[in-house]
Amino acid sequence: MNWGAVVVAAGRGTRMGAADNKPYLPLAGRPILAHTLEAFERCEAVETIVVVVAPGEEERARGVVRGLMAGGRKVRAIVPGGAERQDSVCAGLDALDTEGVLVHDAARPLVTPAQIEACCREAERHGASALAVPVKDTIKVEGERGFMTATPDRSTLWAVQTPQAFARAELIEAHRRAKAEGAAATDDTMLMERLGRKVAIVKGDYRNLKITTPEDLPVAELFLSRRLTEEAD
Ligand SMILES: Nc1ccn([C@@H]2O[C@H](COP(=O)(O)OP(=O)(O)OP(=O)(O)O)[C@@H](O)[C@H]2O)c(=O)n1
Ligand SMILES: C[C@](O)(CO)[C@H](O)COP(=O)(O)O
Repeated sequence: MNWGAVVVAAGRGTRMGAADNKPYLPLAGRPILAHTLEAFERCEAVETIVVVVAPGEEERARGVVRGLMAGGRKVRAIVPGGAERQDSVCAGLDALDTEGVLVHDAARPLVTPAQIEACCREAERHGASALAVPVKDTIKVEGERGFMTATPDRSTLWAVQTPQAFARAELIEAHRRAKAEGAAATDDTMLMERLGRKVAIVKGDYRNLKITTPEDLPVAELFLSRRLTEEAD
């Protein structure tokens, strides 16, 4: 199975509240998007990359790609995204032709080539896969507004991350069905679940955080500086 990646970077970063859009915020001296794309450039299992950006940010993203190792040779297209993440994923799928597709948040720059590879291998074995980490807090369900009314069994709870890996044709069908039925989804495994498909859990790393709110940036800086130190040793 040959693999391509859809890296979604077309959000508006509302919760970050920064002056600049999230993919271009500096992290260890480079844009967040550069770190994310570098991991896919370094993963041998990935043949090609499509970057989905906010409309009007295409040229800016091209500048980031030019600064990558080997000039971003795997990046085959930079396309405009849509209003929702789901729309952006669809825009990326339209630009890919590989059998397998990995969908990854540009806002998760600490993913590693080994984690990406593991998602490919598990999806080849089981049809679909996604990185996830066991939940550490006790999770509550809000019933009456402002009150906790139920507690899911924590041993069954996982915080799903990205990349999420699928057969491209199946993911396209899952998005088509969701669109036809008006189903919203905050990630792509939800769409597979709607079709009754199993998604293999690939145990990930708590450091593969999604940079969402301001306090996530210094945490990511720390993780990255430690990784660079370890690599230098
Ligand atoms: N319409 C959208 C919404 C989100 N994303 C991407 O999906 C990933 C996860 O989304 P999130 O972390 O929520 O980013 P934003 O949508 O930018 O943040 P916010 O929800 O705070 O506006 C990000 O890489 C984001 O760029 C996207 O490509 N298109
Ligand atoms: C896809 C995701 O990162 C899985 O945890 C998450 O659902 C993205 O949510 P967001 O609100 O679009 O950041």
